[in-house]
Amino acid sequence: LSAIESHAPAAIGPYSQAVLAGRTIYVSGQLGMDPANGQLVPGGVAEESKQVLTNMGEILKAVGCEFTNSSFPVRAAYQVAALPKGGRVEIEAVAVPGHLVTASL
Ligand SMILES: CC(=[NH2+])C(=O)[O-]
Repeated sequence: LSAIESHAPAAIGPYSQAVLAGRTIYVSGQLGMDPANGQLVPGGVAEESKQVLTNMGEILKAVGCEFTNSSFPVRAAYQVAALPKGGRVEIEAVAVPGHLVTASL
């Protein structure tokens, strides 16, 4: 298990930004924080969401992975009472570099 170093904002609590276990990367929940100043980007949920995905992309890039590895990710969506820093959206991910096949049951 190893921690990832990327250009995304550092963790804001006692957790790793991401960890690599074998070929699988576990990405902690990302907020819409600007890595330059650690603040949420202005503009509301749409802008925060774009920043979340930018940050996520930087973490994936650090391990040779990118969004094109899967057409649609698996997903679970939750509504919560509050997020750290007053964020409006937080996204976590599990990724594996390389081609993935969508399971059809
Ligand atoms: C931002 C985040 N992932 C946390 O656990 O606070």
